[in-house]
Amino acid sequence: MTPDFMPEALALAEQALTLSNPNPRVGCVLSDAQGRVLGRGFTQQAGGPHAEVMALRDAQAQGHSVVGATAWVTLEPCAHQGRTGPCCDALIAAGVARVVAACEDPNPKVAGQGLARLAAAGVAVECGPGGAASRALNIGFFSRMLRGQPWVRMKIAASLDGRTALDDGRSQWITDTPARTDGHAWRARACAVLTGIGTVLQDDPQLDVRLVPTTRQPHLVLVDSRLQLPLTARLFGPERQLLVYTASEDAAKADALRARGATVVRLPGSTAQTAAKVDLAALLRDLAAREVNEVHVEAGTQLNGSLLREGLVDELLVYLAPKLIGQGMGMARLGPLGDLAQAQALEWGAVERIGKDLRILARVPGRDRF
Ligand SMILES: NC(=O)C1=CN([C@@H]2O[C@H](COP(=O)(O)OP(=O)(O)OC[C@H]3O[C@@H](n4cnc5c(N)ncnc54)[C@H](OP(=O)(O)O)[C@@H]3O)[C@@H](O)[C@H]2O)C=CC1
Ligand SMILES: Nc1c(N[C@@H]2O[C@H](COP(=O)(O)O)[C@@H](O)[C@H]2O)[nH]c(=O)[nH]c1=O
Repeated sequence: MTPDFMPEALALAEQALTLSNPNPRVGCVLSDAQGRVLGRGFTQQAGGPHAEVMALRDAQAQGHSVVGATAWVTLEPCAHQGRTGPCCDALIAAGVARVVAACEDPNPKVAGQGLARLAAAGVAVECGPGGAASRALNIGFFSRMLRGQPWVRMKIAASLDGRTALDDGRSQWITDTPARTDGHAWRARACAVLTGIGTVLQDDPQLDVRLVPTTRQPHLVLVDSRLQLPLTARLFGPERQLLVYTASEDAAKADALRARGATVVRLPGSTAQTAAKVDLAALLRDLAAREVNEVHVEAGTQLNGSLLREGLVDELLVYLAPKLIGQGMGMARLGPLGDLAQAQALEWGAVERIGKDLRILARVPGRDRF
């Protein structure tokens, strides 16, 4: 029996974690009938080759023929001409005899087409092994394709008693260097980092990826209803796109921000009561239209509260420092609840010690079942 190379294909897909955005993270292994690996690949940066093409090139570079080979791919090979040519045509042309895909492409416009084209060309096709792991690795891509909105992960750094800043706004630093470095790794995998004007005015943060290596910087998204962003803010940078969402009609300020390289999008709420604030649900839909898969929120208590109250957060990434601050800002302004039964229920994910601090993942139940 041929060995199962899907675990290795999934490990390759993980190597595309911070590279392939907004394309899905995909890995591919080509094996022969004796169970030898002929080639390996994973998706490169957008516009670059997909995993299958990388694996075919790897096999060719090693002088291996792939006629009669099996391709283990963590997502259905594409049949469409996107930024690159169709991968299933490349596999067919190379003489691959069998394709094992972990799951179908979730893009409703193309789902199933790659597998159908392979089968029509006489390639044996299987779909399913490793599907759950592939979907988990690409949760943002699946969310964008199936819900029309990104996967929203809210990062919070807090003391054990849930404080995120002193009453006067000072918050640097609550968690230690290893936890902050880990936070940069989570920024790196996201397509966009989202923050609020309150945090920018208080911290003048950079919100980039600089404590871990990365090949690209996520976009930076600012919620700034009244266009208060100072033109001197450290958020402006040559290497990344800055998107400012506002409810303001101040054209002169918007032009000044555009002259500094920002994209300014006016998205006020649609009722008289909400017109002065950015419509956060519309903002997320707009980010999905801009091919944002995963959003990493790093905001203060007000914007965190609004996003949670509106049901727009899928996952929390909380770093807890072993200290007590007592008086100070909380994680999210939510209350007051009329009843405990109204509390936002969560499901625990992984808990890990990062240096002196704890990292806790928690999800809103049902959100990952698209
Ligand atoms: N420990 C941690 O993990 C973190 C701590 N912080 C700390 O948090 C503090 C800042 O908190 P905060 O002032 O709450 O800042 P936020 O980052 O939450 O920004 C709040 C501002 O966002 C704007 N906003 C626009 N639209 C909306 C909307 N629909 N809902 C809610 N807000 C909206 C509001 O201003 P407007 O309407 O005028 O545009 C509001 O004042 C700082 O002290 C900072 O250090 C910040 C990030 C992480
Ligand atoms: N205070 C606090 C955090 N705060 C977050 O980090 C932002 C600063 O990011 P940067 O300018 O890129 O270094 C700050 O504005 C806030 O969003 N993060 C943490 O991991 N631990 C902490 O204790």
